[in-house]
Amino acid sequence: MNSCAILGASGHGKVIAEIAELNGYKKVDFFDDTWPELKTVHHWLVLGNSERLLALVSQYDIVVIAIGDNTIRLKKQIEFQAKGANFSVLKHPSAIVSRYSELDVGTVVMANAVINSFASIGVASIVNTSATVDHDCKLGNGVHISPGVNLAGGVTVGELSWIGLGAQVKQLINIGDQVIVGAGSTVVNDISNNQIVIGTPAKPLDKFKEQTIKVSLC
Ligand SMILES: CC(=O)SCCNC(=O)CCNC(=O)[C@H](O)C(C)(C)COP(=O)(O)OP(=O)(O)OC[C@H]1O[C@@H](n2cnc3c(N)ncnc32)[C@H](O)[C@@H]1OP(=O)(O)O
Repeated sequence: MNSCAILGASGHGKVIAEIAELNGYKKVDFFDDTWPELKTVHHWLVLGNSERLLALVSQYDIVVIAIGDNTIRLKKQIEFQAKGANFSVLKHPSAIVSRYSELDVGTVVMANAVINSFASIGVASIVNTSATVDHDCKLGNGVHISPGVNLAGGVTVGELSWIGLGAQVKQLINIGDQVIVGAGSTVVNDISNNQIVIGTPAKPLDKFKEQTIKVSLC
């Protein structure tokens, strides 16, 4: 366990770079497609773009895709896996991850997150700072659980869904694929695929806008 390549030299990438160091990776290098002029991020080198990483992939013990957009992150991971890149699970040492949980490769777990017994999480997902994923939750591929989110027991979160900062989800709720739950929302009903929901209780964004207009006209 020596070298780690991170695709995405963003703030998210920096957090992952530090977690890689804390897990004993001695060589941590960045690659990035957005800022070609970038040569360093703090003390880490930026060695090129994704094409360059593809050429060097066999030299790294693991690759992490540090891209916030769920769809792009999952797509890039699949692309890199097909070219022989190794992916692993990276956990901040302060995270509490049950021995009875299952986390798939490319998933990262940030500081103070808690993942309880028999929870499962797919590939290329993010459990961000101080989020809790309680017992028996089932999270799909390319999911992002933002900082401070609490998922109660037995919650399902579908592929590519994003649960926003500080949201709460009641036990046994099913959240579909490609759903966005707005920051601070409380989800108490199931949510079907491709919805954006906000508020307490969480409602679809368009409906929320209509209600706001109605109230302001009174
Ligand atoms: C380490 C990290 O930084 S991880 C990143 C964590 N970040 C997050 O979790 C952010 C999550 N994103 C959100 O909550 C966003 O506001 C979204 C995705 C729900 C909506 O974004 P947009 O589609 O751009 O909506 P927009 O900003 O135009 O807002 C539309 C309306 O909904 C309201 N609104 C937006 N988000 C919320 C929310 N979370 N709760 C309540 N109301 C909201 C807005 O005030 C606005 O109301 P108005 O039309 O009366 O002015």
